[in-house]
Amino acid sequence: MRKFLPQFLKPEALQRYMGIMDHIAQRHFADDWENKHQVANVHSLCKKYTFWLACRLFMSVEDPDHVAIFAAGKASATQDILSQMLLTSDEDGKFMNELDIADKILGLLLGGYDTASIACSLIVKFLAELPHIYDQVYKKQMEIANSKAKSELLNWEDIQKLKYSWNIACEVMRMAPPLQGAFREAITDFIFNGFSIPKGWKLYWSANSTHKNPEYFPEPEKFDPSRFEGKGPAPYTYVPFGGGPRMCPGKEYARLEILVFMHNLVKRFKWEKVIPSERIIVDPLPMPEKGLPVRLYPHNV
Ligand code: HEM
Repeated sequence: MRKFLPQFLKPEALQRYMGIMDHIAQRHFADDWENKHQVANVHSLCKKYTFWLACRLFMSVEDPDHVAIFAAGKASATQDILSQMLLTSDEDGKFMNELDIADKILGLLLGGYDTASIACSLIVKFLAELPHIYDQVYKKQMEIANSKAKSELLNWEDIQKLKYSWNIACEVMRMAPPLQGAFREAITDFIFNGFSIPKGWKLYWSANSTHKNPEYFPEPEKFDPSRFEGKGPAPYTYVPFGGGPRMCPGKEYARLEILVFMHNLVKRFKWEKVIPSERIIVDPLPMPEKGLPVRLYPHNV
């Protein structure tokens, strides 16, 4: 998985999917958000959005003819990530076998859609609670929206201009990391903070407590996106996507789908929480207890 995935998910490879992402986001908002006063479950809509994107971008499942195209050997290496896997050989000219490909595609579908949908839901929650931050995001997003013709889709250059929105997403994932941490096995004896850890022990690294360390994040409970300006946090102090050799290979893909979601949401609506004190539960991923119902206020555009 590790050897192959990064080449399918690197920025150069993802650039060509930008327009498709925006197109799907537009259809998602037209189907499930527009012309409504209220959305009963933001969290399940975010899941629907990230799953739709994953199905389209990883496998072109939207296209009813795609199986026939694969079967006839006419897939193009640029149409989706599955096609790239089928048509890309390694340096010795060897292709990936079908089981390997199925395993990787399933890994992508599962790894990709839950975490990113949580990030999207939590962004909706924080922006509802922080109107001054919402106003800044709206201003920046409208600069992009106003620079484009009505039917023009977002492109790679637009996304690079959304630095402020990405800082907001980063601060949301600092306060509430979608993946709280993961297990490791000690491969050698070592001492950590005065504790002796023997080889073979199972360890749990926690994004949540790492992100709340006041030494690196002063006033850790304060929502402060300026932490991500300039060089941003010191290495390994901010780890929503993990770190080191097993770091999430989907980070760039997630950045794009989250920014496309924010763009399409913020340019259409302002919103408020229906349950102001709704809690976030962790089971085992964080999510709004009641699904985050919101009242929508469309912008007059
Ligand atoms: C906001 C969204 C996401 C977050 C917060 C996130 C977080 C993480 C973290 C923390 C890990 C490392 C776990 C560890 O150290 O053991 C991980 C691994 C992984 N992620 Fe993500 N992820 C996100 C989105 C995605 C997306 C969109 C994809 C696919 C396109 C993806 C695919 C994977 C895969 C395949 C692994 C396993 C890598 C390995 O075991 O070597 N993730 N993710």
